[in-house]
Amino acid sequence: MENKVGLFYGTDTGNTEVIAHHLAELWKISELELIEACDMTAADYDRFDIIIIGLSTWYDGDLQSDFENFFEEFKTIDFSGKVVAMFGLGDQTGYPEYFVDGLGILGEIILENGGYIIGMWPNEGYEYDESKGLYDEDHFYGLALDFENQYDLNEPRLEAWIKQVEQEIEEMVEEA
Ligand SMILES: Cc1cc2nc3c(=O)[nH]c(=O)nc-3n(C[C@H](O)[C@H](O)[C@H](O)COP(=O)(O)O)c2cc1C
Repeated sequence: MENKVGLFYGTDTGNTEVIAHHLAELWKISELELIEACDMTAADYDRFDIIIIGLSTWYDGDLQSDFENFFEEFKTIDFSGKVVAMFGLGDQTGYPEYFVDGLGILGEIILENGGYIIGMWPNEGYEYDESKGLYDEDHFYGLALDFENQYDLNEPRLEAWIKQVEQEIEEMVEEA
């Protein structure tokens, strides 16, 4: 695949950054550019047809701070023709009513603005009460990772998710 992928990530204490860098190492099918959310502009989103977004959720269902500050601009981005995959970090035990809400807050906008989301992830194996991160009854908008309670599952989940996303992209390229 020739298209470069843009990976936008927002982190407050570094956890999402660790995952973003690990993802970049494991990513095989194309070049990938990492962009930290504190540096991003709406124009950066225009540069990529395939986008990965990683963010954590904070303070009872709020976006990670850089995405929070950028949210009004995020709502103006035209995602039509773009393919987006997301991963979200959260704490299902500490914040069971807001687990990975950030995934859904951004996911809704991406869909409203014409984007196509891949990499939706089954919600099996997590224990929480409510989540805006759910796309439907059984799936999050993207990969959900929990450093606080399921740290050991990060690696296998990330590897499986990358495989899923790469496969979905390759199938789209073949069909095009
Ligand atoms: C004060 C505080 C509030 C948090 N609020 C939420 C929340 O509402 N929902 C959630 O899923 N996780 C919540 N978390 C957990 C963080 O999302 C989690 O620690 C994540 O790994 C942080 O990633 P980062 O270092 O990339 O920002 C909260 C953590 C703290 C310390």
